[in-house]
Amino acid sequence: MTNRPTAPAISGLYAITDDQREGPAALTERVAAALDGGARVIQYRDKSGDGDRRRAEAAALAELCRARGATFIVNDDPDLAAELGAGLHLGADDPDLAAARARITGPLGASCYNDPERARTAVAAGADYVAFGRYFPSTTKPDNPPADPALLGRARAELGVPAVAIGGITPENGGELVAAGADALAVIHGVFGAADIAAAARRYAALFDAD
Ligand SMILES: Cc1ncc(COP(=O)(O)OP(=O)(O)O)c(N)n1
Ligand SMILES: Cc1ncsc1CCOP(=O)(O)O
Ligand SMILES: [Mg+2]
Repeated sequence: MTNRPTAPAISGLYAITDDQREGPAALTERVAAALDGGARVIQYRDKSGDGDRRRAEAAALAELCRARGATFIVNDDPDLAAELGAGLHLGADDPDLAAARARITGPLGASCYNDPERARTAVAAGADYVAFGRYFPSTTKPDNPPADPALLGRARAELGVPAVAIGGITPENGGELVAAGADALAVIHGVFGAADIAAAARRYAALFDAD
């Protein structure tokens, strides 16, 4: 057993921060705009390796998400997630999921690419949600192989956890993934690369209104 509370739902627009080097204040402002537009989950994804910056930015976002009732998730870094009482997202090249589970009080997510067996193993190890993708060509991460939309509905039906779709998702193509069973759409460029972040987020959030 773990000491975690019931994990908040992973659903709707799941916005992931990009790597613009703007510092905590501007990043927080951009994430606030995504929340204004209806994002329900925020992931802090930063590959800089700058520990001070990462801690400052993530702490500011954790506080913002707490105040706004949104779920906050840290990418890759169990230490930072544990320190902040946040959720954590791990992929194939990241620290061990089962070991992280024992330390993380927020929701724990696993990248499963196009691999249903990986999803089964992740849930058995304690994952609260599974992510599949990429679904469409992604400029943020161009080399990932494509995933089958049928995996999304199967995750919920067979594993009983929310399924997150990721990769090149736009307001135009996201609806078909929601129809295929995605509980959440994870988006970087389509939200944080937009001139009007709140308006972009609103268009993704609307894909769940008709659901
Ligand atoms: C929600 C979500 N899904 C997938 C990923 C990708 O994780 P990973 O394969 O570990 O790659 P990086 O994002 O760490 O480059 C994710 N971050 N979030
Ligand atoms: C992190 C990640 N994992 C698979 S695709 C991807 C990038 C998603 O970014 P975008 O929404 O800009 O395609
Ligand atoms: Mg990772």
